[in-house]
Amino acid sequence: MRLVYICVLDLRNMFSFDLIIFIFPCVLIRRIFYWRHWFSMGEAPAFCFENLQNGFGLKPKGLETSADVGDKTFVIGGADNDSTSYIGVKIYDKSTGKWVIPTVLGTKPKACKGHSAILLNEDRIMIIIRGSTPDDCIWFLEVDTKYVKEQRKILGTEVVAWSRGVRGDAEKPVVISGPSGVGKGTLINMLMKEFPSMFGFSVSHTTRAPRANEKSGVHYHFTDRSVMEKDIKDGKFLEFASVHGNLYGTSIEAVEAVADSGKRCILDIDVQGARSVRASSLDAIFIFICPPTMRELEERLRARGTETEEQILKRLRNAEAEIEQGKSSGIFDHILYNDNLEECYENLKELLGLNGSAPTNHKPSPKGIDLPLNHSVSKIDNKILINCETLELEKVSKNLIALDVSSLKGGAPGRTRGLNVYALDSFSDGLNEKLS
Ligand SMILES: Nc1nc2c(ncn2[C@@H]2O[C@H](COP(=O)(O)OP(=O)(O)O)[C@@H](O)[C@H]2O)c(=O)[nH]1
Ligand SMILES: Nc1ncnc2c1ncn2[C@@H]1O[C@H](COP(=O)(O)OP(=O)(O)O)[C@@H](O)[C@H]1O
Repeated sequence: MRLVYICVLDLRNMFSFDLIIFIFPCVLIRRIFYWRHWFSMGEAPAFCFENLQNGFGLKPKGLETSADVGDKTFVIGGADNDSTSYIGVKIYDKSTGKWVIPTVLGTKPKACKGHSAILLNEDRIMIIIRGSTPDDCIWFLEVDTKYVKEQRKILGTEVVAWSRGVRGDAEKPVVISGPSGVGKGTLINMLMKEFPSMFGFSVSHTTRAPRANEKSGVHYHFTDRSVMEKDIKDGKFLEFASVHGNLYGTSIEAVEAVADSGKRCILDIDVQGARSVRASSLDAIFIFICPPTMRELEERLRARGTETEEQILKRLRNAEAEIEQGKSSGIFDHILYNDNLEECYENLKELLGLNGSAPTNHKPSPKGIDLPLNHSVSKIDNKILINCETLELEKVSKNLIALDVSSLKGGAPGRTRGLNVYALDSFSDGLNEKLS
């Protein structure tokens, strides 16, 4: 941090003794300031930033940007503690005078050639990354959103959370829960087969062993418990739960990759997972599938022939509690009984607005934003203006891109959606819109 001495004294009229009296405390204060950093962070403060609360600027590598929210200054840039490959975040708490390294949730943006930062609504900082690909240039660092506040309470540490900015909107994901053997997988397969371009399956991670017909990466990502636990700690999961003695979880990427491809995401998760998703920033439809009777459920589980006797008994024991919670917890928007399979499937389609015929116009996958290396950023109300300069055939061409951030949706630890992008002629033309 650069300590700026604002000296309003007229030095020409000062006696040399006065000068010493003034300079000595300044030097002392400056030294104490640095020593305090060394003590609180265990290292010399090897960074430098400017307060960009109201201004913007591209930072060369090694420099950082900052934004003040209440008593905290969020310093963004350089490398984080454990790796040099991602943009790091540090917090200076003005009330205690201490530096804090927060728990960082969500997928982090890769280290870059520089970035601009702008504070939005006192709860998130928008980062525009220089020299990045069109899909990867807008990021959001949530510093005081509902999600961050909740995580701060759960983890008992300072928390920030990243999400990647995405143009346009995504269709609401569909969360399907129900006891083992009720027919969730069967119904989902029917949906995916009839509407292959419309739905995509969120491939969960699990520590359970694969069944004979299951492929890793298709049915599940089969993984070791230690690896999965580390990934959970690193904030890579939207939700996770221990089910029938194994760990299951939905990674953020599993859901977002489906949405990025322009498809509607289907999640097959248990009731605990559904509860976590309900509490997250993911706006989804929640459907619980019930068996007609416990006896029928048992018969289906046995007929499937994928579990041992011991596992079947465990699943049946858990089913009673799951059905009770599914019906009474208030998590689910709809409850479907899977007695006759065809009837249940028709009811499911009706809930999803697919009454019989296959709609052909699914949403195209969102486009990125092509930003040249050289650009400057400013903000007017809910519009972020990016002034771009490109050199073509020795001629400098300038154009202006506006990002409308008035209707952002979703957010960390997934994607921040609802970014609207416009290309504009110039400031003086009254922001003439060329394309959207
Ligand atoms: N919370 C959570 N539950 C999951 C996830 N993936 C699967 N499950 C649930 O884990 C339970 C067991 O799944 P599985 O082992 O495939 O057995 P099956 O339901 O009998 O086919 C089911 O209730 C699934 O819905 C996940 O990512 N998160
Ligand atoms: N309505 C139904 N009537 C009879 N059998 C069914 C019905 N729905 C599913 N099944 C069968 O029950 C078994 C369990 O279904 P599955 O989709 O694997 O359940 P889940 O994914 O909920 O564990 C499968 O063998 C499936 O063919």
